[in-house]
Amino acid sequence: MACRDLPVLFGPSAVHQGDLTVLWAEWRGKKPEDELRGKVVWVTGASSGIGEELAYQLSKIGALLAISARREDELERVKNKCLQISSLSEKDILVLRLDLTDRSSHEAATNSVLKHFGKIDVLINNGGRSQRSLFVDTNLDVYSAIIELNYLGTISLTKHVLNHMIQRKKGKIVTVSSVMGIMGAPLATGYCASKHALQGFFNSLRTELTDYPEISIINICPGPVQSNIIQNVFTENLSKSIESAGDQSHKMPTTRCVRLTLVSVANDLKEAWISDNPYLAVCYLWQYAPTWAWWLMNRMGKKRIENFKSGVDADVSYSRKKK
Ligand SMILES: NC(=O)c1ccc[n+]([C@@H]2O[C@H](COP(=O)([O-])OP(=O)(O)OC[C@H]3O[C@@H](n4cnc5c(N)ncnc54)[C@H](O)[C@@H]3O)[C@@H](O)[C@H]2O)c1
Repeated sequence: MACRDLPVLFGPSAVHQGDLTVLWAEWRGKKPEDELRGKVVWVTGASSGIGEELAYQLSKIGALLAISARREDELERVKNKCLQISSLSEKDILVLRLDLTDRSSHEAATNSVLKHFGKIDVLINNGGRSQRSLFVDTNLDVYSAIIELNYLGTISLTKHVLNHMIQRKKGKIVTVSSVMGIMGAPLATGYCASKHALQGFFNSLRTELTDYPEISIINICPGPVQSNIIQNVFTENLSKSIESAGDQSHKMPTTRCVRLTLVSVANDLKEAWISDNPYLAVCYLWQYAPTWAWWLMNRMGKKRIENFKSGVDADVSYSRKKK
C-alpha cells in the first residue's frame, strides 16, 4: 500500500462508514457484481428498509431473488421496482410470504425457494424489529416476542437452509445483526440481548462448520441506518406503537449500508461493522478497551434516554448532521 493511499482508509469520509476490514474489502477486495451475479439470494424482511434496498441492489447486480416478509402486497411493490431497474425477468424474483415467528412454516418456505430456483446460494437473515423502552417499564411478553422474532425465527430458518447448503457443501448465511450485538445501550435491552444471542449463535455455528470451508457465516453489524425500524419498534407493551419515530435523516443512508453489506458478503467477511461515528468508534472501544466504552456509554446513554423522552430520535445528538 502506497502512502498516498492512506487517506482512503483514514480520511474523514471513510472512517465514518465501516471498520477497516470492510473498507479494505471495498477498496481492494472482490466486487459484489462479480461474486453475486446469477446467484440465488433469499432476503427476509424485504418489504422495507435495509431488506428492500438489498432487493434493489441485488437485482441490479443480476442476482436471482427470493424476497420474503409478512405483507405480500409490499413485496409485489418491491418486485415491480426490481423488474423496472434491472434486467431480471418475472421468474427471476420469487415473492414468498413468510412470518419469521411462524416457525412451523419455515421448512415449507425453504422447499418453495428450492422448488423455484433449485438451490439457495445466499440466505440474508434481515427481518427483525428493534425496541424503544426502558426495562423497568417493559412487560416481559415484549422480551419473549423480541427473542422469538429476532433470534429464534432467524435460527429456525437458518436450520432449514443450512441443511441444503451442507448437502451442496457451499453457501453463505448472512445475518443482519447490529452494533447492538456488540455493545449495550439504554432503551434496547431486549433488542441488544437478541442481537448478542445472534452473534454468539453464529460465531459458534461457524466453528461447527469447519468441514465445510465453502459455507460462510457472515454477521453484519450496522449502526443507525435510515429505514422504518423506529416506527416498527417494540415498546413497553406488545399492543403499543411508538408515538413518533422522529426525523431519521441524520442516520446512514440505506444505500450505503447495503452497498457495504454486499461488499462484506462478496468477501466472506465474518463480521462487518457498518456505521457512522460515534457508534463505529464505540465498537472499537467495546472490543479493545471495554472499561472506557462502559464509561462513555453511560454518558451517551443518558442523552439517548433524554432524547427519547423529549420525542426526538434517541440517537439524534451524535450525528454529523444534527437535527
Ligand atoms: N435501521 C437500523 O438502524 C438498523 C441498525 C442495525 C441493525 N438493523 C437490523 O436491520 C434489519 C432490517 O431492519 P430495517 O432497519 O430495515 O427495519 P424495517 O422495519 O424497515 O424493516 C424490517 C423488515 O423486517 C420485517 N419483519 C418484521 N417482523 C417480521 C416477521 N415477524 N416476519 C417476517 N418479517 C418481519 C418487516 O416487515 C420489514 O420488512 C433488522 O434485523 C434490524 O435489527 C437495523
